[in-house]
Amino acid sequence: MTQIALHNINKHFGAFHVINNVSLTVEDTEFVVFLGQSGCGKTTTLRAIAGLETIDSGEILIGGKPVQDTRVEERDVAFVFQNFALYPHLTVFENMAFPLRAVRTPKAQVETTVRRVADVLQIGGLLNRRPSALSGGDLQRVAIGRALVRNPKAMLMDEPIGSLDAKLREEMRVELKRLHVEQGSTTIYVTHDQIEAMALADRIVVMHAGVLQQVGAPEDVYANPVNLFVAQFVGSPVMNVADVTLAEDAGGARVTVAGATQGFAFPSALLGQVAATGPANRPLTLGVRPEAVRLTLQPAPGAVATEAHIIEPLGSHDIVDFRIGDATLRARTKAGFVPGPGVPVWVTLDHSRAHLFDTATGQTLGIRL
Ligand SMILES: Nc1ncnc2c1ncn2[C@@H]1O[C@H](COP(=O)(O)OP(=O)(O)OP(=O)(O)O)[C@@H](O)[C@H]1O
Repeated sequence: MTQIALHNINKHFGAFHVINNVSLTVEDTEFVVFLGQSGCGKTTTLRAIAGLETIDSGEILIGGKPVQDTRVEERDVAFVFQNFALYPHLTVFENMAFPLRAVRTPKAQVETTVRRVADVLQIGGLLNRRPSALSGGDLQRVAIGRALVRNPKAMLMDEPIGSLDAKLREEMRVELKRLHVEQGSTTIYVTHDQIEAMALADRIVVMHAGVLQQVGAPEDVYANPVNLFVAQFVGSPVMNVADVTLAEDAGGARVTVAGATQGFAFPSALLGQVAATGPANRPLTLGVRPEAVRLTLQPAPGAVATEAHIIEPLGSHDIVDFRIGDATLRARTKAGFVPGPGVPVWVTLDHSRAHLFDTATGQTLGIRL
């Protein structure tokens, strides 16, 4: 059983607080992805777990044992980095065998282990080649294989497929997921690519400026972001956000985008729900994903009139961009639904998938209609 637990860990580089009181438990066999912008502290946190960085305070437990004062070798975790280095003069077999030979594993066991792991990674046919004769994806498999042969308690991966081209990244993503299903090692994976995070993770940990913002299943983080940072970081295309005002109108509620003359009709329950969270007239930000924005080509009850601006045809669907007041918003439509730019469209929102955030703090009001 390899649970990895972080209790209030902190780390500074000089005056810079790179890991800010981070607490997290990664369960045995779980695949957790640290997601955040470059410089938010993901790599430093991973390196601290591996033992490659010291921490200023807090506790790191691997398999229930405090390890923050132990050396890398004693932690028995394997890591794979983006710029992995294979030994160029050794064959794939010898590269993979290296960590086993380093701990004087008997020859027969080295042989069976390397072949078994190579089979899992589908590189059994490449064992006699040297790294220079491998494609990027195969090099990556070898690097992962080298980490796996020791049957480590946990795998730590830092952007392991970040240097591959888009198509290969997609293939390797599936491979990594399959590998995890088969091997079941507790895994922490670092990336700034939210699609990779959504695709791979049992749970995503969104980090910003050294602070954990939200921890949850990908679909939960996507559907219920706790703040504007998470809302805009997870999901592609990004969630629409716009400053809005809220008012009572004809027995319902009206949400009007700043600068717009027409507002969106909402159920009157919204007024009470907002009032229950604080002053109703404070600055609010509406958040709504493009798939929760509905366009029609004819006027519809409670719809806001505007016109299509830019249309991105993406094959299976289109992304249509339009202006309402001061905001540019986007809707996901069926392919070819809006015939061209400049066409009049009427906009309604799926209330159950609209979010309101406190503009000043960026926190969600947690309202569900
Ligand atoms: N040894 C160091 N000394 C000083 N500052 C450092 C050191 N290592 C990292 N930093 C700084 O700490 C911050 C966090 O770095 P970290 O590598 O953890 O971020 P990250 O989220 O993994 O980003 P990236 O995806 O770019 O690696 C960055 O601003 C970085 O410049």
